[in-house]
Amino acid sequence: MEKIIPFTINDLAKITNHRSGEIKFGEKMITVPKEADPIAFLKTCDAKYVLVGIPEDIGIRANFGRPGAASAWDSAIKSIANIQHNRFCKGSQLVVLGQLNVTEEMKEVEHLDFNDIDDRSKLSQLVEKIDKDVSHIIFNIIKLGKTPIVIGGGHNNAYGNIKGAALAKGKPVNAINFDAHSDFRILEGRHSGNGFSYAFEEGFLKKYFIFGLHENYTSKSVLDIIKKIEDRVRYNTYDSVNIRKEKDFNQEMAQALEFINDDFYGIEIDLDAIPNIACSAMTLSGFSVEQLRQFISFFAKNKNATYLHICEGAPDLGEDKNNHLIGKLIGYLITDFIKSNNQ
Ligand SMILES: N=CN[C@@H](CCC(=O)O)C(=O)O
Repeated sequence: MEKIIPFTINDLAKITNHRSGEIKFGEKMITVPKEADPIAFLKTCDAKYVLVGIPEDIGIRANFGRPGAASAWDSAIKSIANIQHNRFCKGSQLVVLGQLNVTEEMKEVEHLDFNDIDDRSKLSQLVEKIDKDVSHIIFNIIKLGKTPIVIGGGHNNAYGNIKGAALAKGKPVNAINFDAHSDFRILEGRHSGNGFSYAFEEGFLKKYFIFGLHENYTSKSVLDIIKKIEDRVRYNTYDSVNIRKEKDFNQEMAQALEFINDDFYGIEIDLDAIPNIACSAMTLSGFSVEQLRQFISFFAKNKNATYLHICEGAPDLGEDKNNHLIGKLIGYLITDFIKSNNQ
């Protein structure tokens, strides 16, 4: 866990807006004490959920996307600290472990150009480096019997989550992905568009369901590849559920669960599936925030739910006056997950 910058009790105090008569998450969430070893501390800790930030957008840069997702962690933790601790959800169920230290890597990519073939290869190599750190951290958290809640970052980090979960469980795991894109693109060097195909190819991902693909943004070649492996990779499209109404949202969730529920699974949420959320592949058409909250609540309920990853939100790409909203949304999603998972 050397690559984690711990979130201290002082950090938490600084971002918690105290009000008399109220108790905020920031007053109740657990932090790792200064001199303590994170793994040893987590072992002794009752809280089940471990919050980790990955403030990077290198995978997005390596995918010719718009950087900005590195800012989601800061925005999210500020919102989470100010959620009310009450009978519905308790801050003490969460350990704020901290954020992955990607300072050097983020500095290195500042002047890299996707259009330069050498730079592109450097970007992919840095993504691989981050993959190793992410999988190591996720492995340790799950091995301790805890549930990671990961705030990205780019969707490239699905790879590290899946690998870490598979290594901790000692077998490949499944994943459900709420996303406009498959992220099952060719193995051309790591980036945010191929986290799942790499995890599948390397034997860490067993079964994969993509919920709400956007038909306009899924290539024929990806659809052809998935068709050949439909015993292990399935999807529905946003267009078929919400536009043409050929499929029912709730029935689709039930079918997707049946597909992945034969084993442990990760819940992957790409915020680019939601209209008007500032992110690299921002859209005006997609499932509503309420549908996403119902989705998380539904999939978190099952004992096979192994981790939650929320990614691609980019407050830095949003309007200055309302750049707290992505963090606030992430706060809702995390409490939906905990409320449902903890029953
Ligand atoms: N994680 C996002 N992946 C998408 C991005 C699409 C875009 O930038 O337009 C993908 O590679 O397909």
